[in-house]
Amino acid sequence: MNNIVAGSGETATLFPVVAAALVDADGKILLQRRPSGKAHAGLWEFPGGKVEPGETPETALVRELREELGIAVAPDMLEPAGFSTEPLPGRHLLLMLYVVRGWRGTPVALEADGLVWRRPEAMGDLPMPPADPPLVRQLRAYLGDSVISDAESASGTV
Ligand SMILES: Nc1nc2c([nH]c(=O)n2[C@H]2C[C@H](O)[C@@H](COP(=O)(O)OP(=O)(O)OP(=O)(O)O)O2)c(=O)[nH]1
Repeated sequence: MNNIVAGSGETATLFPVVAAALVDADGKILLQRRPSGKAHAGLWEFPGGKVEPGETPETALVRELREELGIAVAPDMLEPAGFSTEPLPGRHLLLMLYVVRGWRGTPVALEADGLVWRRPEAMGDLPMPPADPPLVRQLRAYLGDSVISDAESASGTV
């Protein structure tokens, strides 16, 4: 189970991770800072974590958001919005991003080193793990980024 054939012909174990883009009333997204002692310590990430054996991605994300932020999210509030993959030593990360526009409670950093709310187009100055920039691009497209894309079109960069 979960063994995939990598491009080189070797096999790798799939490592499923779920993450959430919590969107506030101003269109800002919550990022958290990974604590010391974990991989990618000090980098900013979308809250979430590993899908444990026996969990669905949605069950895992509801659990992670409760454990990491102390908020309650109904599974039907999770909108699949993008994914990213990255080879890791001995396994292959599959990072699935959901947009969340409603929850109960106020997010608190129960496990992270800090929280910040940022619009997706302003995330570029925050260091993130290598699998995350594709997620940010997909998130911008998913949420619709008319102001920035108009500006980029006008300047000829799109
Ligand atoms: N939550 C999250 N994980 C990410 C992101 N980007 C990224 O590469 N990852 C990677 C880092 C880790 O290898 C993996 C998540 O593992 P984790 O250790 O944080 O998971 P967890 O919360 O279940 O942690 P644990 O305490 O059970 O070890 O996914 C992201 O934006 N959000």
